[in-house]
Amino acid sequence: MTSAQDIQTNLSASFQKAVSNSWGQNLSGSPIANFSSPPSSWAGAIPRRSAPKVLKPFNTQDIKILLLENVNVGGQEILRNQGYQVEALKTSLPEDQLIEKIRDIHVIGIRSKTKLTERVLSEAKNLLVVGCFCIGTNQVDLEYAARHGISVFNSPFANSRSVAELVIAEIILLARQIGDRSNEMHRSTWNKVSAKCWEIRGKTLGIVGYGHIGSQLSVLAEAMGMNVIYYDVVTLMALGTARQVPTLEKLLEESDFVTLHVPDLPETRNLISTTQFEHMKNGSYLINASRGSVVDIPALIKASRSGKIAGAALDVFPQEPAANGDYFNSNLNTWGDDLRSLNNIILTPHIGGSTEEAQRAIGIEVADALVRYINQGITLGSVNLPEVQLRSLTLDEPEHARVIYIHRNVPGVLRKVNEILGDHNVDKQISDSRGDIAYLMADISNVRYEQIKDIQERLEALSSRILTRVLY
Ligand SMILES: NC(=O)C1=CN([C@@H]2O[C@H](COP(=O)(O)OP(=O)(O)OC[C@H]3O[C@@H](n4cnc5c(N)ncnc54)[C@H](O)[C@@H]3O)[C@@H](O)[C@H]2O)C=CC1
Ligand SMILES: O=C(O)CCC(=O)C(=O)O
Repeated sequence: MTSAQDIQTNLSASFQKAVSNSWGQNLSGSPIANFSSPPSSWAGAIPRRSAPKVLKPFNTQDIKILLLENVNVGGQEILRNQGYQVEALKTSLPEDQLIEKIRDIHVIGIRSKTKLTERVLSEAKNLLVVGCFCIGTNQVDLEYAARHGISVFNSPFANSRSVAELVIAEIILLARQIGDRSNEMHRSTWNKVSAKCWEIRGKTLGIVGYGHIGSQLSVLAEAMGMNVIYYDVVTLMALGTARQVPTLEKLLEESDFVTLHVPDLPETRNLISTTQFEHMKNGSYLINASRGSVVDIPALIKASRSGKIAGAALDVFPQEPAANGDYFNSNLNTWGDDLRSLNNIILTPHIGGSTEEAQRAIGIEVADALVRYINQGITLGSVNLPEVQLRSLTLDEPEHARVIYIHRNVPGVLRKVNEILGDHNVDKQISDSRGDIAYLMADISNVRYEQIKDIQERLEALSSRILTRVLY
C-alpha cells in the first residue's frame, strides 16, 4: 500500500521521471491548459506566457481513487486520463466496507448517499481530497475533514436546473392528481374526474430557500403564470415579479404550493412539522426535493389524512437506500406503508439532479477540481478549506517546486515557514485562512531534489502542520 506520506516523501525514484514528464510536450490531458487560459478577448492585453507546466507530486499511477454511486463516465475519464488508478462502483457502500476501502485511497468521489462521518474519515490515513459529485455536502463531516487537511469539493449548481424542472412537473402532476390517475390505469381502472383538479395559472407558489434552485424555479413558475413568493433567511433580490415575505408562516399562509429548497442544517431539520402544516392553506400542496430531514413525515401523513394538504411530492427521505432495488420499505422508514397508502402523494427516489445533462456537467466539474487540487494544490471551489490559487508554473521555469503547507491558524507560522523557504528563491507565495485552518502555497525556484526533501521534512516537523505536499 502506498501512503500519502510515502508518495510525498518517496521522491527519489520518481523525481527524475516526473521532471522529465513535466518537461514533456504531452499537455493534451492537462486540466490547467483550459483552467488558466484567459479569454481570447484578452489577447494582447497581457504578455503571452509559456505553456503551463504539469505538476506531478508523485507517479500518477500511485494515486488511488474510489468513485461511488455511479459517478458519470465523463468524470471518470478525466481522472483515468491523468493516469490515476480509478475504481468506480455503481452503489454506495455499507459503512464497514467503506471503512475497509477508504484506508487505502487518496481520493474519494461520492454523491448524496455515502456518509463520510468522523468515524469513517478517521480511518482514511491517506485521503487528500473528497469530491462530492452533487450540490449537497451535508453527508461529509466538513469540519473534521478540514482539521485533517482533506479538501472537499462539490458542484454548486450544475444540477439546479434539473431540480427546478422536476418541481415544475410535480406542481402540475399534483394539481391534476396525475400520480393517482396513472396508478389506477396501471391497475386497469378508468376514473375520469375533474373535482379538485386545478390549473396552476394564477396560483401562488411559495419557495422556501431562494438560492440556486429556488430562484431558477421562480423564473420557470412565473413563465407558467404562477405568482411567486419566497422566504429565505437572507434578503435576496427578487427575480421577475416574485416577492420575498418576512416569515415562513406568512409564506405558508399565502401559498397554494409550498416547495422546499434549503440545505440540511440543524435549523432546517423538521422545518415543516405539525405547526407549519397548521399554517398552510386548506387543500394546498407540499413539495420537498431538498433533504429528507427537512420535513417531519409523520406530521405530513397526518396533514394528508385530515385533508389539510391535498397532496405532496417527495424526492428525498430521512433514510434512503444505498442502492437501487426493493429497499424503500418499512424496515428503512417505519412510516413507509402509511405514506404509500395516501392519495396524491408522488414519491421519487432522489432523482432531482438525475439527468444526463446534470450528471455530465457535474462529472466534469468535480473531476477537474480534483485534478487541479491533486496536481497543483489549487483549492478554488473547496467548501471547507481556504480558496487559494497561484498561477501555473510554466515550462520555461525549470527546477521549480510548489510547496503546499496546510496548517493550524496559529500565530508565528509564517515566520517559521519562511525561515525554511528563505534559503531558496520564493517566486510567489500566497496564504489564506478559514477559521482554524490556513493554507499556504509557495513556488520556489532553483531547487534540487535533496533540497525539496529537506524542505518537506522541516515543514513536517513544525507543530502547526496538518499536511505538507511538495509538487514539482
Ligand atoms: N433532490 C435532489 O436531487 C437535489 C437536492 N438538492 C438540495 O437542494 C438544496 C438547495 O440547493 P441550492 O438551491 O443549490 O442551494 P443554495 O445554497 O443555492 O440555496 C439555499 C438557500 O436556502 C437558504 N436558507 C438556508 N437556511 C434557510 C432557512 N432556515 N430558511 C429559509 N431559507 C434558508 C439560503 O440562504 C439559500 O439562499 C441543497 O442543499 C441540496 O440539499 C440539490 C440538488 C439536487
Ligand atoms: O444526484 C445525486 O446523487 C444527489 C443530488 C443532490 O441531492 C445534490 O446534488 O445535493
